[in-house]
Amino acid sequence: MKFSEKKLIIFDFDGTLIDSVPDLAASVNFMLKKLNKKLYSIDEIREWVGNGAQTLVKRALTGKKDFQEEEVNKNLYEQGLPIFLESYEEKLCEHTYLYEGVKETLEDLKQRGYKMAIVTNKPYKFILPILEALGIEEYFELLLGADSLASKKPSAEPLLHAMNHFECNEKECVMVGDSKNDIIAANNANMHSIAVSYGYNYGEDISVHQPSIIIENFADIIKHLEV
Ligand SMILES: O=C(O)COP(=O)(O)O
Ligand SMILES: [Mg+2]
Repeated sequence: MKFSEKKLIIFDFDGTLIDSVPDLAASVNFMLKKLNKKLYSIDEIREWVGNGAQTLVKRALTGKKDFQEEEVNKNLYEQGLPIFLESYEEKLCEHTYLYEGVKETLEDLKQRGYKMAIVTNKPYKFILPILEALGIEEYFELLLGADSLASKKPSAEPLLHAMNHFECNEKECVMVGDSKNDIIAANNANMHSIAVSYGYNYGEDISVHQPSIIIENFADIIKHLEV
């Protein structure tokens, strides 16, 4: 495994760069309250984040991570999704913060000449306002959300799009993420992956999905890239 040839680092967003669950959970519960549905704790909602806003709303309405599509009340979903999205747009960065070492490490990686992109399953329109609020927008030359392309992670499409955008090959790219979607997308794109152990991943240990490397602190990325 050679990480010294990496040129492009593709970052996941939620659970990797930022802990956004406090704001996501507040908006989920705001929606559930409006719909007279049962509310959930932050710890429960954390395990539902990772497949984008639509799936998060469906999980909240069914109270299940692994719901069947026919269990979703279509009427409540159609009412609930815009309530959730509007609420989240207002809250975006009230209680969302960068994980330890993120800003310093991004600055270091920039100085070392790495190209950096974000590929998230969040709706595209939320990415830049959050980056700006947290003061890290300058580090990323490409931002892709769940709705930017035809498919989202675990599809390889957004990763390959980023690779082509920066005119790199698979060996020159690495995906850094917290969830199995990030690892599977990297595998599908034939890229290495670095998993952070502190993120969400549906409450499961990320090692099950066999990323190329697992790190406990964001700053550890550098020591793996420079070997
Ligand atoms: O489901 C989400 O909104 C989170 O997406 P991300 O972990 O791909 O950033
Ligand atoms: Mg994530």
